[in-house]
Amino acid sequence: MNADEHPVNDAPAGAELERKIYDAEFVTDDTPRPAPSGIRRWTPAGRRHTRTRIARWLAGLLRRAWQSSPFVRARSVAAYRMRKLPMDVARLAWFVARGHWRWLVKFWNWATYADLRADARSARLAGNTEARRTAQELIRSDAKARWAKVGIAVRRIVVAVRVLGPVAIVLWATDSWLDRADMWPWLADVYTGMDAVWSVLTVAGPIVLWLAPLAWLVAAVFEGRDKTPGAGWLVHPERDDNDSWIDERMISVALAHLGITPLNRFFKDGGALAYTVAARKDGDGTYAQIRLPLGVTADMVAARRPTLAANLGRASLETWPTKGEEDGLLDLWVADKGALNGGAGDWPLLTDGQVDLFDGVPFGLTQRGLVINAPLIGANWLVGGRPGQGKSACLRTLLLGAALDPTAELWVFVMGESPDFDPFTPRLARYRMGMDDAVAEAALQGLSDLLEEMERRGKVLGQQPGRPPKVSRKLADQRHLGLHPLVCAIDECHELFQHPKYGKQAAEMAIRLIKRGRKYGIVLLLATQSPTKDSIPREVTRNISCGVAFSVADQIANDGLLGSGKYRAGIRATDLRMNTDRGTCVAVGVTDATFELVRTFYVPFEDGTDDVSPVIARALAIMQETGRQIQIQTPDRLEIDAAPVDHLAAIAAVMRDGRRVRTQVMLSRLAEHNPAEYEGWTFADLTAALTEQGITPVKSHGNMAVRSEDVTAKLTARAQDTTGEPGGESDGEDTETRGGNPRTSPSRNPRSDQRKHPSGEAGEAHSRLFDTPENPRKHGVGTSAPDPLPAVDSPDDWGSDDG
Ligand SMILES: Nc1ncnc2c1ncn2[C@@H]1O[C@H](COP(=O)(O)OP(=O)(O)OP(=O)(O)O)[C@@H](O)[C@H]1O
Repeated sequence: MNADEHPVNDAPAGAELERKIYDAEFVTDDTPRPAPSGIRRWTPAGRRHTRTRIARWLAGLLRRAWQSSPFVRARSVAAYRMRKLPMDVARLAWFVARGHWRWLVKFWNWATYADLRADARSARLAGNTEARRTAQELIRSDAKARWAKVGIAVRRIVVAVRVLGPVAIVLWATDSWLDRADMWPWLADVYTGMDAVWSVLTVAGPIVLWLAPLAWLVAAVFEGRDKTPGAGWLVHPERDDNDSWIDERMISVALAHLGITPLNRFFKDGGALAYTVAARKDGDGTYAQIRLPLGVTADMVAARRPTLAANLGRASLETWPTKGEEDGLLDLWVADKGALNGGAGDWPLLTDGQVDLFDGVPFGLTQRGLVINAPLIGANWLVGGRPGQGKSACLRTLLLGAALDPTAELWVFVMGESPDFDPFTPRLARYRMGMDDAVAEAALQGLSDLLEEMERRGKVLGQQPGRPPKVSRKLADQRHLGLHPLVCAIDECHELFQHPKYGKQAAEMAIRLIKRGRKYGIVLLLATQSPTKDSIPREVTRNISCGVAFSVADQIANDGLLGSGKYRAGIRATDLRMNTDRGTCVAVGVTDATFELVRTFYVPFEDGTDDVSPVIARALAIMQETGRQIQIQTPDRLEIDAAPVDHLAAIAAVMRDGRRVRTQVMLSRLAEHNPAEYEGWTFADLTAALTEQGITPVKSHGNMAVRSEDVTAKLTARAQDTTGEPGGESDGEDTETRGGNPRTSPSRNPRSDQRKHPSGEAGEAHSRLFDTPENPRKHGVGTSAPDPLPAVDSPDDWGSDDG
């Protein structure tokens, strides 16, 4: 109790007790409760309590802010800078000194024409009188111009002093003799204005005088700075964040230590690289574009990729220096550390969705993390790489996408014992797998049928209104036309192209399909372990539109898959590590970019996991919904003329009525005449072929040449041998139907694959899929049939037997 009035017991003894009122209040430690009336009473204890709570809250807030990452970072930067302060001061002093030195050097160069003198000196050493004279004349004329400029400046100063001097004297005299009040008002205003200017000058002058040395120092520091862009060292104390941090300065430093002489010289002379695109975040990495200095090309940088990667603290695979639009432009993409290790994730169509092949098939993720919709229509693919790196899986993904387009017809030939495509069986119109000759034969038959189909489609397209140049979705949807997408995949295709009996023809047909089939919705997907020039025809690699290289061993394999010159330009699948980078490939032609580093989607079919079959089941359901059916095709046995190319006939054809043809000219004519056979032939090959035919080249005007009479004599002798008659005229039966040699006359011969099938049924039987009564595919096109395709390419593509 806190009583401030007198207690009852204080009354004197015997005094009458009188009533008193006590004023008191109870004080406890409890929080004061609000007054019931709603009027808040602030007691001192309550105030203390509130203050304590606010103080605690503020302390918590400050502690949290202090420990928050921006503050921690700012503190660490500040602490770091404090520690580095002596070093920074020394550094700035060094910059000031170096800046003055550079100014001095610049002034000296300017004053003495050092650059022009150096030019003149080197011209004299090189004995180039013209260049020396030009440099000397330039020095003379420039010196003249320079002195002329000085003269003009001096004259202007003199004129200004002459004009302004008397005016200033008159103004001063007037102001001294006359009171301002007695002046004309305008003159008084002039003086007032001048006074104002003068007061500004008296205030600003000292400030400028103080600031000028500071500005001078800053300018000297700027001039003497390290001439590498960016100021990363100010804000990135340690390179602890180099996992993802790449800036222009780091790139410049990395480039400066590549050991490329002109680049080293450039940096030594204080040069600063020009960044046409400053380093910026691009997907899972950093992209920059750099204009390289004189004497340096992007290829030179690409050739030192491992060093560049090491300088940037990355793996080679994460560092992509490639040629930009010009040789002197370097495109550099550097992946965030470890960003490429993760797979591409689930295939987007794994559980749901349908495909329109004209829009492409989800295939993988680019280095920038974007999904690639791989083009299939209008494209042909060559997929390659070392064993077990993901080729078949990639082919499978493309085919799975195609399977989800109900209009697509799929053929698969696997030239080896591999069950990779077994789950596709119910969705495939043709499927053969195995190592025996029968599979090679079936694949060749497939190619031959595709050529026929291409011919038919050419005809159909030509009959459509407006003669469309290629198959479109709209045309493909019209079932009666039979222009639906037709995708043929050949896994381990090198086995087919190297087949002793069928290889040559298969190569020839594949080349023609690749060159011409794209327009007609016919797509060829080839996969191989061995992309060398012996295993894959050069014309195939040259004309393929989408090249995909998983890890490959060398430059030859790299360029065989991606196109020649790619390795030199820095587009290298050789940097993909065997097994570690399984499923990652370098691809060209799949997007508009020069190349893509793709992490392909993987739909497993191994070790008891089968995600392929459910997709195929879905594909079949979609087909059923849309009323499409698959008819499994069982082609009859192939009757393909596997006869070797008739060199004598080809030689006769390229003589072109000439008396003699130089062997060199003959080689180029032969390559033109039948590129699949003769491109790449050397003089040794030609000599061997001539010798085989019993023809010896003769010397003519210092060059080796083939005589027309020799060739004609050999042809006549051969004809006599064939017919058993002198003069050797044909008995009316086409030589080819006897399995013999093609005609040597300049008339157009049919190609083997355009010849009649032995039975009309064979063609009918194996080409039923998606056929309609209105437009059945015709097989066994007559030898005399005119070229049915619109004349879109050179006729040589069709008739290499042409004379
Ligand atoms: N995109 C991918 N993501 C993850 N793993 C993959 C991927 N592609 C392939 N693999 C793995 O690599 C293994 C080999 O793949 P695949 O059979 O496609 O290789 P390949 O190059 O066709 O081999 P081969 O030349 O022997 O036929 C697969 O079983 C799978 O484990």
